[in-house]
Amino acid sequence: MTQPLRLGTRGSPLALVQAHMVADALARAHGWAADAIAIVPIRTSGDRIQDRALAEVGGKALWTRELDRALDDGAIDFAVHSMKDIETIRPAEIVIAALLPRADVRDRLIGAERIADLPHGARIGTSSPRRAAQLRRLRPDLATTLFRGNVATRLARLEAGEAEATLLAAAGLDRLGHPEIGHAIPVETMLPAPAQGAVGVETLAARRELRDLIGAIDHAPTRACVMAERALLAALGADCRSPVGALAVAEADGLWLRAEILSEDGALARSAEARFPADDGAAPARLAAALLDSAPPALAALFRG
Ligand SMILES: NCc1[nH]cc(CCC(=O)O)c1CC(=O)O
Repeated sequence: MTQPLRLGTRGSPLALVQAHMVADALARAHGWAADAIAIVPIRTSGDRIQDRALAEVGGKALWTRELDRALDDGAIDFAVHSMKDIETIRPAEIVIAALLPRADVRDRLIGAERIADLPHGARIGTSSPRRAAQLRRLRPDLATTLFRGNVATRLARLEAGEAEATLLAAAGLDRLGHPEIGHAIPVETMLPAPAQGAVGVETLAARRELRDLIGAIDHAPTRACVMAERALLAALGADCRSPVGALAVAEADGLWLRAEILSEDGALARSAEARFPADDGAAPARLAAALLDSAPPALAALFRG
């Protein structure tokens, strides 16, 4: 190996940890020395815009545009992403060529042990429409206040008293070396975001040799689950800013997919689940259709729009 392989990533502390996890797995799989891979941090639009909810900014591809361009230009060979942050429909020339084994999929509550323990009217810092809707569904008295920025920023804002509690993904806290922070919420109480806890590696579809190299670290059960959750999201016409929870679990004889859609204020919600063979690629779309068909019309309209 003469030129190191270039691994593009966002520059946040979590993104860098995840890029190092990919680099380590790749080096181990192929028996390479650590200097066979170079990590290339790239600033994205999502990193620049800090003062507004991303849903308001409206533009898609906020976390991916600059990394996509670097792939297209050949400035990097691979791009590492938190799978829950990338758009449901990716550019045709880009493939998700590997997924690391998924981490803890749950959200953790920081500031109280359980949602039921939060004081009446407590302010919850979050920028996630899903978390806000799920919280208000359980506790309509709660207020949500916009929290953005990386994990450390959000914890600092909580510490500064800008909210009584916040919610963060267990996967991010664990990877940043904070397994002790917060209290995991059971998925039965709060269904996670589609693809939460999964790290993916993209490359150009046309680069066969790169796809084969990275394919060596692909974790098949994680791929099956994450792709089912993303297919459901696509069939709902939703994206990573929609109030949608989805979780697939690999079982002995197939996948178990649970899904939930909500109105922004949590007043309307519907959930559904299905078990199907892992190779039934149409099953997630069928579950999405069943979910919309059984939802109150006012809720379904938010998605069918
Ligand atoms: N939206 C930001 C984001 N993207 C991925 C993670 C955590 C890691 C993961 O879910 O894989 C986080 C932070 C959070 O939601 O707490």
